[in-house]
Amino acid sequence: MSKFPEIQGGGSLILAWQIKEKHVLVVGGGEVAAGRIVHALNADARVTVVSPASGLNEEVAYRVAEKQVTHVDRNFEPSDLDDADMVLCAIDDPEASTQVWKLCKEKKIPANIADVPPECDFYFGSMHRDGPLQIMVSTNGNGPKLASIVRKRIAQTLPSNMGAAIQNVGKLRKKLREVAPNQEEGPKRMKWMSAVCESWSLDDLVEMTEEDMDGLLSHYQPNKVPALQEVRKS
Ligand SMILES: C[C@@]1(CC(=O)O)C2=NC(=C\c3[nH]c(c(CCC(=O)O)c3CC(=O)O)Cc3[nH]c(c(CC(=O)O)c3CCC(=O)O)/C=C3\N/C(=C\2)[C@@H](CCC(=O)O)[C@]3(C)CC(=O)O)/[C@H]1CCC(=O)O
Ligand SMILES: NC(=O)c1ccc[n+]([C@@H]2O[C@H](COP(=O)([O-])OP(=O)(O)OC[C@H]3O[C@@H](n4cnc5c(N)ncnc54)[C@H](O)[C@@H]3O)[C@@H](O)[C@H]2O)c1
Repeated sequence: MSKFPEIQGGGSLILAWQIKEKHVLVVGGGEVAAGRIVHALNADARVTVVSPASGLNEEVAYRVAEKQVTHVDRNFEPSDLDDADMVLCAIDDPEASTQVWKLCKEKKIPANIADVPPECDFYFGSMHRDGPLQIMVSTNGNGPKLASIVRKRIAQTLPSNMGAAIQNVGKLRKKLREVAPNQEEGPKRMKWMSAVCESWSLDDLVEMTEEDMDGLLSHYQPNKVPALQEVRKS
């Protein structure tokens, strides 16, 4: 047995794709497209939906009316790909969707053709979201319904304040980089930040005010991690 991690092929490379302000083309305006649009908008993408207006479901029509997405009122045309950084196709026409897939491959645009695994550069997964926290469950094509069951089970075990705690830690890290901006400080900064996360409870992290953060940060130079109560006393 080697001391290094064993390789288990057959998985996916799960990443947190930074699609902010990039252009996502959604082909189709039905129920599946509605879900794809929510995922893309939650990641701050610019979204264009191409589908005849008569085919839009209530949710997609709402996104169009609210101007959350740009709508092109017709069937897909190859020129729709000209400005696309990613394509999400969810239409009830297998021939048209295979054409979308082939064109995307010619143009090297990453694409997901809903429910057609061989025509996907990436799969969607079942998503839990709580503020800055995202957890995606994938069964790698084996059982999407089970992915959703596993995701709900995981979410149940998480404290309700998890997202709020993470948000506060994000603020604290930003302030820390202002207090100790130097590159050489990196290792000390990281060790101190890890120690705060390990020694403070989630409730402490949620409760932490801006004032508490400044108080806590005054202990960074001497490299101490006092408890929240101590920060408030001093
Ligand atoms: C996770 C989720 C995300 C999302 O789509 O947002 C998602 N499918 C969801 C639901 C769902 N999809 C289907 C059912 C019916 C029950 C069942 O089959 O289980 C249900 C359940 C329901 O509707 O509740 C039917 C289905 N799905 C695929 C095929 C084709 C095939 O398997 O060949 C067939 C038709 C099979 C047939 O004809 O029998 C394929 C894919 N579906 C994926 C993702 C990718 C793999 C993800 C993974 O393995 O983890 C992949 C490969 C490609 C992709 O589309 O990206 C979302 C749950 C979100 C949530 O609720 O949280
Ligand atoms: N809804 C589900 O839960 C589910 C489950 C399993 C599989 N699927 C599959 O996912 C795909 C989409 O499902 P849905 O429920 O969203 O379908 P839907 O029938 O609700 O919507 C289809 C959409 O595609 C649009 N469309 C059709 N041809 C088009 C074209 N050439 N260009 C642009 N738009 C076009 C229509 O206007 C409509 O908005 C289908 O292949 C379906 O079989 C869906």
